[in-house]
Amino acid sequence: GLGLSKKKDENFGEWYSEVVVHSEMIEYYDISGCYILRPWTMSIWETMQAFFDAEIKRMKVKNTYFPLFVSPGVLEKEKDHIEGFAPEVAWVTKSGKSELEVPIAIRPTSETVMYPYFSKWIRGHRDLPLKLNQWCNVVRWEFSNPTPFIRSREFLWQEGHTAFATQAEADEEVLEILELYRRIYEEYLAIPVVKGKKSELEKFAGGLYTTSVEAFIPNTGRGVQGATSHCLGQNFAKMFGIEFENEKGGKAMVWQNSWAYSTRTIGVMVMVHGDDKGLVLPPKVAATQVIVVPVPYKDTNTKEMFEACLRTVDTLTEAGFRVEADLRDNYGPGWKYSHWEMKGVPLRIEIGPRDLEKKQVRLARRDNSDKLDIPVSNLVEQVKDILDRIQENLFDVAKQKRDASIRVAKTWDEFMEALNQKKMILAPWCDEMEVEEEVKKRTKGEIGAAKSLCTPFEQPELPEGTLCFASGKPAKKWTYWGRSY
Ligand SMILES: O=C(C[C@H]1NCCC[C@H]1O)Cn1cnc2c(c1=O)CCCC2
Ligand SMILES: [Mg+2]
Repeated sequence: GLGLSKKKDENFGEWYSEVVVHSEMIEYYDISGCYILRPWTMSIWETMQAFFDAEIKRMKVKNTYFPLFVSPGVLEKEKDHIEGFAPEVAWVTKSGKSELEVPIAIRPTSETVMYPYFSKWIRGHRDLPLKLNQWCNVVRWEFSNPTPFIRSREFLWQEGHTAFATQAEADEEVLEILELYRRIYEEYLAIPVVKGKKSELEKFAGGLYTTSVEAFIPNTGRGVQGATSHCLGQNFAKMFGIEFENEKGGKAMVWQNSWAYSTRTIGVMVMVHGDDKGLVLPPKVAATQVIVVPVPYKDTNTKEMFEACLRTVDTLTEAGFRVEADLRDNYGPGWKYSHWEMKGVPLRIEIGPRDLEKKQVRLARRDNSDKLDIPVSNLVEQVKDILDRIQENLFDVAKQKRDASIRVAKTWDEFMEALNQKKMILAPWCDEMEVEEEVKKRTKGEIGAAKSLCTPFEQPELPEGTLCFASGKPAKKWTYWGRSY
C-alpha cells in the first residue's frame, strides 16, 4: 500500500531501502549487492552526466571506451595499489563449460587497463596533454553491507585519466575537476560538501595525493566520500613506462591524474533530502519537476478540467520545464498526491472546479508543503521562481543540518563525546600516520571506526602551541574526522 512503514529518524536503514524502492528508483535484484536502476534514477544520472560531460569537453577531455576485461598481468602490476583491494576483484574463469586458460579480471577501475596504451601512445611532448574519460560500469566485489547507490558490487561512474608534461598542469587540473564535483553536489543535488585533501592513510595508495569532496549524513552521523580527484604523480608512469621526449630531447616521465564520481551521488541525495513521505528531488535533477493533478468534484465538467491540465502541461513544457499530468481515472487526487510525493516531485499543480472558475491553479511544494494559489496568467514566472526557491531551500536546510552536525574537538574526550553523538569532528592533528592508525584502533567497534575524512582547504586559524587531539603533539592542521560509509 501507499506510504512508508519506517520513519527516517527511527530506522534510517530500512527507511532508505523503502524510499529507493517506493519512489521507483531501484528494484532489488537476485544477486546480492546488485540493483536495477529504474528510469527515475537514470534520468538523474543523465542530467548530471550532461552537465559534467559538457564541462570536461570544454577542458578538452575526450571520451573513450576501454574493455571491461583486464588481464591478470597488468592488474597486478602495481603491488601496493592492488594488494589491499585484491579480494574485491571479480574474475571470469570459465566460458560455457570450459575453464579459461588464464582467468580474466573484470575492471574495478581502469588505470591498469589504460596505462599500457598511454605508454604506447605518448612518445613526444606533442602527444601531451592526453586527456581521456570514460562513462562506464565497474565491479568491486564488496563484502560489507551492500547499500543501494552507496555501496554496490557494480556501479556506474565516469573515470578521467589524464597525462601531462608537468606537475603544475596536473595539480591545476586536479582542482578544476574537484570544483566540478562540488558543483554537482551543491548546484545540482543541493548537498553541501567540504573540499579537502585525504590523509596519507586514506589516499589512493597508487597515487601521490588525493583530493575529495566530503558529504555528511546527519541521521547516521557518517561522512561519505562524494567524489575523488587524484594526482598520481609519476607513480604509474614509472610502472607502465609512460615517458616522452621533451623539447630538449631528453626523456621524461608524465605526470598523471585520475578522477571519478559515481552513482553513489544519487544515494547521498536520497539520504540527505528524503523525508517520511518519501523521496525529495532537487528541481535541477528531477525527471519530473511539476506534476499536474486534476481535482474533479462530483458533477464537474471533467473534459474542461482535463483540457486545463493539458494546457498547463503545454505551457510549462514550452517554457522548458519537465512537467507531466496524471489524468488516470482509476486513482483519485489523494492517492496521486501521495504517489508523486513518494517519488519526490518538487512541485504539484492542482486544478479543481474553483480554480477553473477563478482562472487560477493551486501550487503545492514538496519540500515544505507550502500551498499557494496563482493566476494562470502568471504561471510560468511563478513556477520558475518557486522551483528556484525549492532548489535553494533544499540546499539551505541541508547545510544548516550539516553545520549543526559539526563539532570542534581539541581533546580525546571531546572527540569521543562528539563521535558518540554522531558528529563530524573538526580537530587539530599532528598529521602523523601512526596517530591516525591509533585513532582507528581506539574507535574500532560494532558500527565501524572513526577515520579522517579530509583536511579542508579552508583551514581555520591554528594558534601557536595548539596540540593534536589524539597524540598531544604539536598540531599541524585542522582535519575532519568521523565514521563513514
Ligand atoms: O579506483 C581507484 C582510484 C581511481 N580510479 C579511477 C578514478 C578515480 C579513482 O577512483 C582506487 N581503487 C579503489 N578500489 C579498487 C581499486 C582501486 O584502485 C583496484 C582494485 C579493486 C578495488
Ligand atoms: Mg572500496
